[in-house]
Amino acid sequence: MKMLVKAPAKINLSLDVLSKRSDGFHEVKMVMTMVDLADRIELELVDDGMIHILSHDRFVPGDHRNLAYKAADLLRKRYNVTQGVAITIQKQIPVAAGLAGGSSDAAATLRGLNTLWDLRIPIDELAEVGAEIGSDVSFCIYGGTALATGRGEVIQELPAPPKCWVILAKPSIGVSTADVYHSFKVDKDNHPNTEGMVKAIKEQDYKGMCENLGNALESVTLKMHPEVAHIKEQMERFGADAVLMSGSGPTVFGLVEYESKVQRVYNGLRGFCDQVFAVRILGDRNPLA
Ligand SMILES: C[C@@](CO)(OP(=O)(O)O)[C@H](O)COP(=O)(O)OP(=O)(O)OC[C@H]1O[C@@H](n2ccc(N)nc2=O)[C@H](O)[C@@H]1O
Ligand SMILES: Nc1ncnc2c1ncn2[C@@H]1O[C@H](COP(=O)(O)OP(=O)(O)O)[C@@H](O)[C@H]1O
Repeated sequence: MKMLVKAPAKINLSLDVLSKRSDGFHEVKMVMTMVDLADRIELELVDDGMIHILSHDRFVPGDHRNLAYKAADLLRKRYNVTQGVAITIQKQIPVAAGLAGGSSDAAATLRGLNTLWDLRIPIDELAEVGAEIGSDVSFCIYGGTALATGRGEVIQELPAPPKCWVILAKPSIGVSTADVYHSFKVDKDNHPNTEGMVKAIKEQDYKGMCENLGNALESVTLKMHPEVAHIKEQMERFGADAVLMSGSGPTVFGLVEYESKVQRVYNGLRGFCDQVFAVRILGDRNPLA
């Protein structure tokens, strides 16, 4: 038996870091939303009782280090499943980009195997299982748009943001999330207005959403990789309405309200980055959520 599951990328419209916790993680307050750039995960039941990972992307681990492998392994152990699965990952989302590609692959694997192995795990429990794999996996289980707190795993649903285009530009460097958090120092002057972002989304206020874009991790990554600042400048120069780095980076995204402007920003960025995408925000939660 086979199943295809989509694993969309996320962007952080607001990312505040409140404090460092005693467990090594940071307390965050973020607004996250899914966009329609997605990996495709094919799950096929196999009789050898093993988990197989197949991917043509050279940056994606083909073994137990893959987050999709971890997802299948955790489900098997937690719910006493003996059946094996072959997981084929067709990557579209750039790797180590601040777009949660690996987390979304893990979440799609959990959702898909929940059906394929007929486990009937309620969605909130599936999100708790996901949190054991990574802080962003819970959000990816639900999809849509959410306010995420705790270390990122406490999810409150938000309505879909006002309609717009998102231009994603990924410079040819990968960024380690752990390195960025490690270099981050909590500073009273570095707190984006996450409440302002929530309000703008609830009121469907596109201008308010643009004004409240903010990411406390941006200054750390910009210091490590000045090319990210350069891409931000180019995105602004070519006419994006508002520009921000996603997550720990290095992907930069620009919001564009009118379709007539999308091609100009997209083409402008193609001159600076190999990986540029013009996508829409995915308003709704995943079908199972
Ligand atoms: C920064 C964000 C924003 O959405 O995304 P990415 O840039 O990774 O996409 C997330 O907070 C990343 O979540 P995720 O990538 O799942 O992180 P995890 O695997 O749980 O953690 C990787 C490492 O990052 C650090 N970490 C992560 C989350 C958190 N709230 N505080 C932390 O300090 C820890 O050092 C941890 O060992
Ligand atoms: N299915 C997967 N897809 C992408 N990367 C994965 C996957 N599984 C494990 N990884 C590892 O996770 C790291 C972070 O990747 P990714 O989730 O794409 O980035 P980010 O945490 O910046 O959103 C990569 O360096 C990669 O080695």
